[in-house]
Amino acid sequence: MIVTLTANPSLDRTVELGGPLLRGEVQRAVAVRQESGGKGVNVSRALVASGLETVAVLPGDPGDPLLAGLETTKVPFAALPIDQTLRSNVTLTEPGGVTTKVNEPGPELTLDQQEQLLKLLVEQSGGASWVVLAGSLPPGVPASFYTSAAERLRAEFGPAAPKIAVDSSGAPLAASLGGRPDLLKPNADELAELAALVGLPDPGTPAELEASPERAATAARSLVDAGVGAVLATLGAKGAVLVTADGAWLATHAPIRAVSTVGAGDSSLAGYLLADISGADAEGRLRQAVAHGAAAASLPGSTVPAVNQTDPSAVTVTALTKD
Ligand SMILES: O=P(O)(O)OC[C@@]1(O)O[C@H](CO)[C@@H](O)[C@@H]1O
Repeated sequence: MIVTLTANPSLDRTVELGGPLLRGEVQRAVAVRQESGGKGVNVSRALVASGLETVAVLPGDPGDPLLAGLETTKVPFAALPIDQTLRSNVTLTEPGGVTTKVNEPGPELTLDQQEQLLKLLVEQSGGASWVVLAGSLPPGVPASFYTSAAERLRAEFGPAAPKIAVDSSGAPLAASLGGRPDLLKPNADELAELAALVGLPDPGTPAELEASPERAATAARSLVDAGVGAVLATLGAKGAVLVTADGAWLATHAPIRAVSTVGAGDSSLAGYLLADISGADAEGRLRQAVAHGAAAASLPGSTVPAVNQTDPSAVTVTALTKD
């Protein structure tokens, strides 16, 4: 059983344009789709698609369109009523796969609601193998929220506590290091930003990290040395790097036709967890993560793949040596 916490879920609206995005112009959409999203929600959706047991913990009122979407797609959830509508994020997709995303800040959560959300998370997490703490934090929530969640889970369950995965960005991602997560899943942007925020040696720009997986592995290794269990750094079309205390690996996927990269990182994380709970070793976990990410990028909108839509045989995994 894998529990996800999405403190700031979003109804993802994907607007497909027939041509390039023209700033300042009126353009007609070719198609529109709507999916219940947010990073942890996407991980749960991907796990459900592969028949795994999961529950998505999130704020949301009965009848909110996002929760209605989860009911329709049979994604189990536990929602904390907040008396506010959840946010909508908009993605504009152009032919050729370029996507532009606008994310709203989301509804503010009071201190009491934050406390209730943590309680709900702990209630849902008994017997879970992993808890995924994912996405941005809504207004009013301190950057330390994910650290508090990790501490509460460990205090409640002791040695039987679930492993903690964090997939966030900016200050909440940096603060989460204090909770010694078992897994971090940054992309190149998030890894570069994290390095600057916590004072790691400059790993270079996100583009340089994607171009040089060794750079990404070096930054990830510093995080593992600082107490993080493992770092899965996703590098877009360049694949992903996994660093643990035992080694570092790069995985690349045969070229695909990218349709929408939204949710590809979340799918990678789901693939990693799915492989982990089926007992795969580090290379196997990385292989499935990249297979899941590539499959998600070839699907429209925030659509997440099932394991049988992925092709692990198209992934090449190589060990990276320490520099
Ligand atoms: O604003 P955040 O919380 O950082 O990211 C939210 C979001 O962009 O992440 C998912 C894709 O990873 C989408 O479903 C969702 O719209």
